Order: sequence, then structure tokens, then C-alpha cells
Amino acid sequence: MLLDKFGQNAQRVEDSVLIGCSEQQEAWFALDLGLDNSSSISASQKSDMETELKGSFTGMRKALFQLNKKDAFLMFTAQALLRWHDAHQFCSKSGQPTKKNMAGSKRVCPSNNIIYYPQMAPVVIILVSDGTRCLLARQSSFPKGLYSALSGFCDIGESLEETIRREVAEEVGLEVEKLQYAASQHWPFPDSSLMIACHATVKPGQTEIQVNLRELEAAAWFSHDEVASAFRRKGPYTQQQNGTFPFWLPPKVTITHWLIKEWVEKQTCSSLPA
Ligand SMILES: NC(=O)C1=CN([C@@H]2O[C@H](COP(=O)(O)OP(=O)(O)OC[C@H]3O[C@@H](n4cnc5c(N)ncnc54)[C@H](O)[C@@H]3O)[C@@H](O)[C@H]2O)C=CC1
Ligand SMILES: [Mg+2]
Repeated sequence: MLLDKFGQNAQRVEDSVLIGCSEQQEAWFALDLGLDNSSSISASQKSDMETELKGSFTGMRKALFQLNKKDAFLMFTAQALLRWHDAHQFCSKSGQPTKKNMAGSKRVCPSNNIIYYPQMAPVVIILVSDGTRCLLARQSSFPKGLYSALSGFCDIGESLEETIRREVAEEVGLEVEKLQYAASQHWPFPDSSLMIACHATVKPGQTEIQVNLRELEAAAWFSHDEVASAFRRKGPYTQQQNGTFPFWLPPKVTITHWLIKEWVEKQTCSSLPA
């Protein structure tokens, strides 16, 4: 077995979690080898594994640009579940160690039988439009040139509609008039979120934005053509000769990409002659 071969304790397989199954009903499990923080695996073992598995280890955010949707979603489930187990080793009531079930769908405290299930935080993602342009923003932590839709965690007690109105008002000072649900996605970074994506429109004429610089580095209105050409642009999105970075959008496996794409397509249809 692979774990034995690389000097790992075969018992480690019990730490794995079920993330799905193939069309032939073979179960797929994920296991964290602790390559980024531990030391039980040396650099040479790591490269032996790469040779054996005919692949190479790569950062997960980088992998977002390389994986198809199906594989990306498996990676999201694996990352979310493995991180959750790692952070929930103890019962918050008794302080005793909790025990994972075989599939990894829950943990139980043996001293009081409290069951812990993996949790997700609801997050709204909102593409604001003024009818002809859409509003995109960037946080200072984003790679240079990348713009996304507005987003924010739901506060306790809020409905999604309330979160959307509050986040848009807080981050860019605009008042949402109409809302339309678009899609949802599980997102594992930095912790599990359920991303709920919506289109929003502002009242006609109320388009002056006030960027909240504590939350965002920049926000601006973009035309249909600017967004459509950003979708056509291929990476890498490196610094240009004039010192600036090209404007680019999140990769295909993200809900932001689908949301912005949907807006572009709708705009294209509405601008076509009847
Ligand atoms: N998959 C996708 O396409 C996208 C995913 N996202 C994800 O959405 C998440 C939220 O977006 P932001 O605009 O940063 O949120 P945000 O606008 O609510 O601001 C983040 C701040 O909210 C606070 N906060 C409140 N509840 C929190 C909770 N349950 N967990 C963590 N922080 C909490 C923290 O102080 C944090 O710094 C991010 O973690 C990001 O990874 C964001 C945009 C696109
Ligand atoms: Mg935000």
C-alpha cells in the first residue's frame, strides 16, 4: 500500500474522509498527508510520491486554474471536510477528544454522545448592475488585476435579502432595488461557506459609489465590453510594460465567474436587435 511504501503509518488511512464515488460506485476518500506543515514526510519522499503517482503537488488556489469543475468540487469537499475534522478534535462541552465516524460525516464525543456535524457559513455574492454596467471590486489580498463581485457573510438573525442590502450599502454605499437569485456553490477557503449568488440592480440614477476602504481596495463600474473582453483574455496576468496589471476575472470553477458570465450573456441578448 502507498502509505507503507512511503514510511507512513497505515493506520493513517482511518483519518480519511469520504468525498464521493465514481460512476462504477467505487468510493473516493481524501487524506491529508500534512505535506505543508509536518515533517513526517521528507522532500525526497514527496518527490518519490510525485514520481509514483505521475503528478506533482500544487497549491490549491493555483489548482483552481487547472482543474475541471468535477475535480475542483471534489477538492473543495476534501479540503472542507479535512480542515473541519482537524479543527474539531475536542468536544466543546466536555473537553474530551471526539471520534470521527468512518465516512467522516460527523464526530461524536464518547463521554456525552454529543454529535458534531461539519458546518458551513452562508455568504452572499452579489453582482450589482445599473442596467448597462456591473459593479466589480477588489480586496487588497487579491492577486493584482483581479476583480470580483461584492460578497459578505450573513450575520446571525439576517435573511439573505437583508445581508445583500447591508453588504452593498456597507461596501459601496448603494441602495439595492431589485434582487434575483442566480446560483449557489460550496466554497472551502478559508473555511466552509455556502456561497449564494444573486444579481442586484440599483435605482436608476443612483450610481455614485463610496468605496469602503476598510473592506475593499477598489470598486468600479465596468461596461459589458470591458467584462466580455476580460473573459476572452488568457493568463498569465502578469505586469504589463506600462507597469499596470491586466483586468481579469475569477477562474471558471468559481461562482463569481458564472454570475458575471450570466450577466454578460443577458446583456448581449438584450442588446441584440429583436
Ligand atoms: N467562490 C467565490 O467565487 C468567492 C468566494 N468568496 C468567499 O466569501 C467569503 C466572504 O467574503 P468577504 O467579502 O471577505 O466577507 P465580508 O465582506 O463579510 O468581510 C469579511 C469579514 O467579515 C467578518 N466575518 C463575519 N462573519 C464571519 C465568518 N463566519 N467567518 C469569517 N469572517 C467573518 C470577518 O471580520 C471578516 O474579516 C470569503 O472568505 C471568500 O473566500 C468571496 C468572493 C468570491
Ligand atoms: Mg466583502
